[in-house]
Amino acid sequence: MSEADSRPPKIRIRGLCKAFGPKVVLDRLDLDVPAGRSLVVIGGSGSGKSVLIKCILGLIEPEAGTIEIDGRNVLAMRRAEREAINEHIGMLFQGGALFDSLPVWENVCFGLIAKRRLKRREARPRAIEILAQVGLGPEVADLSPAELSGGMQKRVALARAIAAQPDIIFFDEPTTGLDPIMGAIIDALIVEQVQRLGATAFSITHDMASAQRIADTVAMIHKGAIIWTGPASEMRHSGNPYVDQFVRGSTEGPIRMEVRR
Ligand SMILES: Nc1ncnc2c1ncn2[C@@H]1O[C@H](COP(=O)(O)OP(=O)(O)OP(=O)(O)O)[C@@H](O)[C@H]1O
Repeated sequence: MSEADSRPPKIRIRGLCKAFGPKVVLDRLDLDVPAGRSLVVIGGSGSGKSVLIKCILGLIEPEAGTIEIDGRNVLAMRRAEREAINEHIGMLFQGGALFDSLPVWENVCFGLIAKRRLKRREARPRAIEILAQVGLGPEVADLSPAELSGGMQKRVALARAIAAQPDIIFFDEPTTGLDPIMGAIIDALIVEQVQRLGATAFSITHDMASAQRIADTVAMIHKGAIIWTGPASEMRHSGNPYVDQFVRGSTEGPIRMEVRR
């Protein structure tokens, strides 16, 4: 058993419920995110992956359940306590979510300037150091994100996600919109940076090749609950008909039958 396996989970979710009107999105969801490991949640469109991340980040309030981070239920915390926890969390949003009105260096250090009061004159050289960690040179620092390719924008978004040296990082479909080679490059960078920081990674993706590359553990969400969890190496032969169908991208199987009804 490795050291990581003997540690309590970094994030422990129990009985999480969220509905929008009559639509139940999370249905008594239980999930452990092992400390210092990389968990990838897979699942179909509309299965509740983004809502789950938003609940953990405190952007959506669930109706029931607990979310413990380092053993403390964040749902019961006051706003200031919750914000203090979020300062140790990095996030790579789907599509990058960079501000085109700010140069790249300011995007990278946005959180450090706003929350950690890093001075602007110190932020620019700091941003250049962080950009180097994701393979971007100093010439990129003063460009607008709009001037960069999709792959470079992802690198900048990754630089921003790691800038505050977070101990948990969320990746929301990190390879969406990238060609397969650039997707593999971004995945390798994610793995490298998560390991360098010793962080816990929580990702959601539709991209099975990406899941295989970045995950230690894979969890499948279906109809608002986790229906399978296992090592990434077992994802392609889980023996679970839902996982098998999803991984193969097959139109035949239990998921289709439910859609048909
Ligand atoms: N703010 C909201 N108000 C109403 N319904 C919402 C809201 N946010 C999400 N939903 C609904 O919750 C369900 C789950 O959405 P979610 O975005 O979590 O899916 P997902 O698994 O991330 O899908 P995808 O892979 O397509 O991004 C969807 O039916 C969606 O329409």
